[in-house]
Amino acid sequence: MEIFKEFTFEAAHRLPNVPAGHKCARLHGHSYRVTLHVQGPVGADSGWVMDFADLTEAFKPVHAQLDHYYLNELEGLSNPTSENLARWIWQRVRPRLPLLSQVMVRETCTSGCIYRGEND
Ligand SMILES: Nc1nc2c(c(=O)[nH]1)N=C([C@H](O)[C@H](O)COP(=O)(O)OP(=O)(O)OP(=O)(O)O)CN2
Ligand SMILES: [Zn+2]
Repeated sequence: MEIFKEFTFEAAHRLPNVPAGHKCARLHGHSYRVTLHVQGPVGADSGWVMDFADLTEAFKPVHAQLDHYYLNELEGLSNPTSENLARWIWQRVRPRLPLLSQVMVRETCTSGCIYRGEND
């Protein structure tokens, strides 16, 4: 079974590699939403895959690196597209959360990205 937990953070970014004149080359910000999914068996006794609080704990240090920062200045995020951000989050959360199955990043209400690991 798969469970998920959603987090939010505020951050600024610009996209350095977009074509000339693209609006996203300008500095702007988003209320990002990140949803972490984990997949695994439901414990016979616990009745859950894992405690939602364990997802919160796993994301906490990553959230602290992102919230109210200028993403372009973070190591490994010089081009902070949703795609690169989802991969960046996966690489940092997965070691702490081996059952991680999907990272969804939403920049706006209507746009975002889903990453399911190295073969994605
Ligand atoms: N594949 C991607 N395309 C775009 C990304 C991205 O990360 N991956 N990022 C952006 C910008 O960051 C932009 O701020 C968000 O894009 P967009 O959905 O175009 O934002 P709007 O709210 O302005 O969209 P409208 O629905 O047209 O109002 C751009 N593209
Ligand atoms: Zn943007």
